[in-house]
Amino acid sequence: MTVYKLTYFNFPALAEPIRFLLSYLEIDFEDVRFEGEQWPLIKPTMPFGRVPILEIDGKILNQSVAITRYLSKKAGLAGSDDWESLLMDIAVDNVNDLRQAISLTAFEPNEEVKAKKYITLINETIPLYMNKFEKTVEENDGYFVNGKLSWADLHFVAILDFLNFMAKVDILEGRPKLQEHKKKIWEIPQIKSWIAKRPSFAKSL
Ligand SMILES: N[C@@H](CCC(=O)N[C@@H](CS)C(=O)NCC(=O)O)C(=O)O
Repeated sequence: MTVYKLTYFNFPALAEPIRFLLSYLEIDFEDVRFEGEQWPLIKPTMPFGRVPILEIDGKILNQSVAITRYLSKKAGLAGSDDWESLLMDIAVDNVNDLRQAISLTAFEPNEEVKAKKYITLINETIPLYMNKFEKTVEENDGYFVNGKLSWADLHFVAILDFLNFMAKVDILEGRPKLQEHKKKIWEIPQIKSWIAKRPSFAKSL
């Protein structure tokens, strides 16, 4: 039997799309989590000094999006042709661009700069991306691409908690199509059971 071992910090963020895909596939995996204090010791043991990593039968893999895409192919969630796969890749990259903008603000060390960035984030960046996502889901029968479930949907919903946490607002507020979308993804039986058993996430930034 293939052995899967995921290593990441004790929070959702970049590992959660991988956890969603493994759960969707009903693959048992070892969910190795560590606290921030342990990181300096772990970092030098990672291929590029970063996490998440997924080990498959001892083979160490990094890059969360590449791993999620690989798993989505196994799950039949990666697109039925090159064009559809491209649209899914684009959707995932757009979500990741938003994630990057939010995290550059959340982790800005200079408080004055951070306050300025936060205003732009809340008034411009989040509305720009989220309004587009809302429209995309409305135009695609409740999904990100071509009216059918794909890894773009799982990726977005998996990373959403962390986006809200970093942005300190509910980015779905006032966006009913995306709220329905999240509900629908959470109702997928394998995702529902993962959410029921995963460690709770309540920290402050
Ligand atoms: N492109 C990589 C980025 C990995 C990454 O930035 N990981 C962060 C945690 S979210 C990390 O390991 N930070 C600790 C560090 O760089 O020391 C991926 O998607 O896997």
